[in-house]
Amino acid sequence: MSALLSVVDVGKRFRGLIAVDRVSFTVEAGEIFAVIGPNGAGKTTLFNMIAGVLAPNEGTITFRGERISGRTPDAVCRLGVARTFQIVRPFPALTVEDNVVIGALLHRTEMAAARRHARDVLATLDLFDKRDFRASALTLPDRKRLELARALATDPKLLLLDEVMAGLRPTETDRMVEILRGVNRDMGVTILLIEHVMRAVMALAGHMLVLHHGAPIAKGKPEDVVRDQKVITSYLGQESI
Ligand SMILES: Nc1ncnc2c1ncn2[C@@H]1O[C@H](COP(=O)(O)OP(=O)(O)OP(=O)(O)O)[C@@H](O)[C@H]1O
Repeated sequence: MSALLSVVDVGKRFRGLIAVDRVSFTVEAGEIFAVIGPNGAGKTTLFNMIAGVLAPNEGTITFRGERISGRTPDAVCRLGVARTFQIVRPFPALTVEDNVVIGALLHRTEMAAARRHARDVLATLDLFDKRDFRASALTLPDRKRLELARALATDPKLLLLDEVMAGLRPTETDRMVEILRGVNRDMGVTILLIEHVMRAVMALAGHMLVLHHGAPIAKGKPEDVVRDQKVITSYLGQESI
């Protein structure tokens, strides 16, 4: 494996508040990497810097050897980084398929090719039968999968998932874990996820980083990180594993 994403000494301040404080980590090509931590720890701010929504105040972010920190979201997406949002945001009035076609058009100019690709992605995510539904008519688990389908349609090398398990029941969470394993294994997509549902994190992640008040307090394999006293005190004490 080789480094796909490299985050080095990255920091972000909002006026006086240090939201992300000198964070460094590497995501290897092909792995699933999780970022965890309590509310307000800086996880979404970190994602926003990787995705180009926010520019870091310090440090550098490199993707496939190219510096991406400070670039626009569109430029970062074109290089192969796609994301889902904590609050799912498909176009509600469009059909499921048309929502995914929009993603597919990033790297395709022909509508027929984009539609074919969109249908392949929908089939992979078990949404093919609902392709003609309006996005607004979907249940929450289906909307989460649609959000994932839209991101995957852009042919990412790296997928950023922001709390994709939030609001799902345990059986739906297990289904999403299986889907993400398939996306990682069969489509060769590297995954970086922010997640509070520890059962899903433990089932998926090969490595993880724990943030607390913006700073990294632990990094490594999940089975080691969850035994770290700092992590238990600052985060896991409040959560159920
Ligand atoms: N645009 C902004 N302006 C000012 N402060 C912000 C902004 N975005 C985030 N913050 C602050 O930065 C800190 C980190 O927030 P962030 O949303 O990154 O945390 P998080 O770990 O993603 O939390 P959660 O698990 O609740 O989503 C918080 O104190 C938050 O209030």
